[in-house]
Amino acid sequence: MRQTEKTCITQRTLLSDGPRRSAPRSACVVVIHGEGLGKRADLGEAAVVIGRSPESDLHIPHNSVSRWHCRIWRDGDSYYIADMGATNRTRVNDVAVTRAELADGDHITLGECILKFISHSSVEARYHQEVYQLATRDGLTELYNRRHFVEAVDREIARATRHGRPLVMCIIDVDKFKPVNDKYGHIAGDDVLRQLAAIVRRFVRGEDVAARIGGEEFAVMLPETDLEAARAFAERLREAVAEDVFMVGDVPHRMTISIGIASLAPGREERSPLMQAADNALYRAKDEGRNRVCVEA
Ligand SMILES: Nc1nc2c(ncn2[C@@H]2O[C@H](COP(=O)(O)OP(=O)(O)OP(=O)(O)O)[C@@H](O)[C@H]2O)c(=O)[nH]1
Repeated sequence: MRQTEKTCITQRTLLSDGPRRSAPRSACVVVIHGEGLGKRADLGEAAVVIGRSPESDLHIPHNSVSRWHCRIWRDGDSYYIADMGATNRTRVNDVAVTRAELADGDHITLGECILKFISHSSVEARYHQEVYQLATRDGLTELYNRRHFVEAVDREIARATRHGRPLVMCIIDVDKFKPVNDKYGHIAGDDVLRQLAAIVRRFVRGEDVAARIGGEEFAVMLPETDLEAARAFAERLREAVAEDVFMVGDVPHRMTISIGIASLAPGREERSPLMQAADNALYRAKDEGRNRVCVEA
């Protein structure tokens, strides 16, 4: 391998494409304080709307941010911001604005969140993006971490309850993982977890949230999904894992998973009882022989 290429690769981290990623050319806004730290929206031809509404282009789910808080757009070489009638008026460099031209480095305050307008520095934008990745992802599998998952679940439960929409929690546990670790070592065990996460990632849709919530425990939250569809999802995932060949060190290995499922229902309209119900189903799946999906009625 050529030396230059080698150097590049050593600078890449698990969570970042490092210096090889092409630099974003357009201006952008990045959350630098508060909810959504590190989230970025590129400012291209179309205007970007920022707000608490999930339909906004840059979604900041915090109570101090209005559903449709402000709008940023480009006109020629200039960028402008306009408040959209937010309860906490949009502030630029601490001055409340109705409409203003933005300059590189301006701080935009929306409620308790602060964004930075970056007109050209792609390095800085990438830095913020990386901070966001580090704060929300599990370093081993690159699925979401437990902290982000918990926040996402609380948010989605509130939304599902408000609109009377279904939501399902799946908790996934690797079967007989301890013997793999004991026989082949922790590093080989980590490889299994990474391969498993890759399969989970293949099966989740855009609005689902998949996370590693414990050592060898994963969870997937399925918004807008009823129990039957969730069971079908879990069965497909279980089968895919059982059919895959896992490389444990150099040794091909079969692995299986058990899955517990519970839906949002009376008595479990909050995260704790919902996860407890999915956990109960998971333990039943283990008790009944593993490599199976159980549903908490
Ligand atoms: N390699 C690796 N192993 C982990 C990690 N976190 C937890 N473990 C291991 O996961 C294993 C979990 O084993 P147990 O909970 O006893 O269960 P099991 O052998 O999977 O058996 P069942 O769940 O009953 O099917 C233990 O050996 C832990 O050390 C991790 O991050 N990496």
